[in-house]
Amino acid sequence: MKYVSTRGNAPELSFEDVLLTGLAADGGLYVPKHVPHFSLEEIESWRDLPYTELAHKVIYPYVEGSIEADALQRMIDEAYSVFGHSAIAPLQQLDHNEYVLELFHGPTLAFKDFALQLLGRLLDHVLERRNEKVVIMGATSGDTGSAAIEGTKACNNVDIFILHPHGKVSDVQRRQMTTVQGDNIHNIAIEGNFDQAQDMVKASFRDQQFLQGERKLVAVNSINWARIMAQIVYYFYASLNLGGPLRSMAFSVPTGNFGDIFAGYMARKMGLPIEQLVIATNSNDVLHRLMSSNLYEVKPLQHTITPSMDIAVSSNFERLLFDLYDHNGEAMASLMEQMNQRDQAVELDGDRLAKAREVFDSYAVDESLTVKTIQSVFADTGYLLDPHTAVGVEAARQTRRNQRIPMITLGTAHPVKFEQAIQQAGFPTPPLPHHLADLMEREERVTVLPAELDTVQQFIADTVL
Ligand SMILES: Cc1ncc(COP(=O)(O)O)c(C=O)c1O
Ligand SMILES: N[C@@H](CCOP(=O)(O)O)C(=O)O
Repeated sequence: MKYVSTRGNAPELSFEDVLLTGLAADGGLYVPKHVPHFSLEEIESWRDLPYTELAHKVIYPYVEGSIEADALQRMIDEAYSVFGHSAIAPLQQLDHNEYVLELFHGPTLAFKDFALQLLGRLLDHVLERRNEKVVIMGATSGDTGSAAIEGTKACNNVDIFILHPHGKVSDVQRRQMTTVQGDNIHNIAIEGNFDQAQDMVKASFRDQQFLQGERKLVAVNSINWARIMAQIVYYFYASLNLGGPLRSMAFSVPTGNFGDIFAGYMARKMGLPIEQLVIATNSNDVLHRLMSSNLYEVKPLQHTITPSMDIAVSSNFERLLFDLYDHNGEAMASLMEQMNQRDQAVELDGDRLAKAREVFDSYAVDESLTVKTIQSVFADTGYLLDPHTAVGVEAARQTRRNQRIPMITLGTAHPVKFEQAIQQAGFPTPPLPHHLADLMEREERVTVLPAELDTVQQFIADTVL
């Protein structure tokens, strides 16, 4: 498999090189040159496969030429052996044809574990083979950080730096990052918001001179294609468990950086019948406003009870646009230049937006509706939603096109991570699972820094070199 940049002006890379890259040299994101496509018969033949074997079927075409088939299966088996539910991604029924796909049974209790447990192993495999050391740099609004640390902490060949917005992640989220001990793990609390942290990460990928040529930067955010690739699998898994591919499905996805829902779009392109994809946002609703009124206008970031979705600029939307603009890198480079200005509203070509609307709907759920959804779902079913998942469930209910096909909301995190929202809804926070039982007593290690690129880069360079 070869990968190309969404902006059309960077070298084609193999999977191995894409894994070890962040942004493409032209500032774009890497996407597969050809999307593997499966017939309904072939997908149907996977119906009874356990999650790990299904994952191999879906992922192997993306890594072919870089990772051997048996090594991939071994890494997949190891990655999902640390999950706390033997189905890996179980479905919970809320109502007739309405489900939550529980993606929070991994070690850090959020969907990020699906990709980052595998990504850590892939990195280790490739870096050992090449005898190279790298520096991981990532930005988190709460969940990517801990999953990345958990997934890579055992890799001998990485130093990992995670930037989170100081005071704007939940206590459990922060502690899941800052209490992991290891000389190669570095947490930086930025005096700013997630977008500033993400901008610093992207700027560092564009110009890596601050590392003085000693080491390369590697991304753990969903700008790294390997993240998206691993997240495609659970769309197939959920569908196959509910009668797909012989019937179509709808998915509602709590959305921030647009990585998770883009994985659903990829599953559809690979042949999985998906009739509707719902972009569920909190009040940081730039994508909902774009989908409903064709105006892309970035507004100041709001801090909400769904902190992981407190994102104003959704990186992976570029990957969708690349597809909507017929893989025209030149058109994309100019469109992205306009969109990245951030102080002006941008309109998309009407036909391209209409194409997106064939499959995507969107809805923005504010804090009070999020709390009400947690309460009403609990009253009806006894099931406690995390606030991000509640945003997904509510958006699904508001936008549903067809009651006869299953609507599956991605359950992106466990409620125990979000004490504030759960308490606002009037519930006691559930107990932490056994492996995190003493989380609140563990020693924390974190460095608070101003949101200044030079200061952050200097800190990283001084720590690594
Ligand atoms: C719990 C939770 N829900 C939803 C999201 C949004 O996912 P994405 O950024 O892939 O759109 C995130 C963060 O990414 C998250 O941590
Ligand atoms: N919501 C994320 C933000 C980063 O998104 P990513 O999927 O690009 O890593 C988080 O919780 O950190």
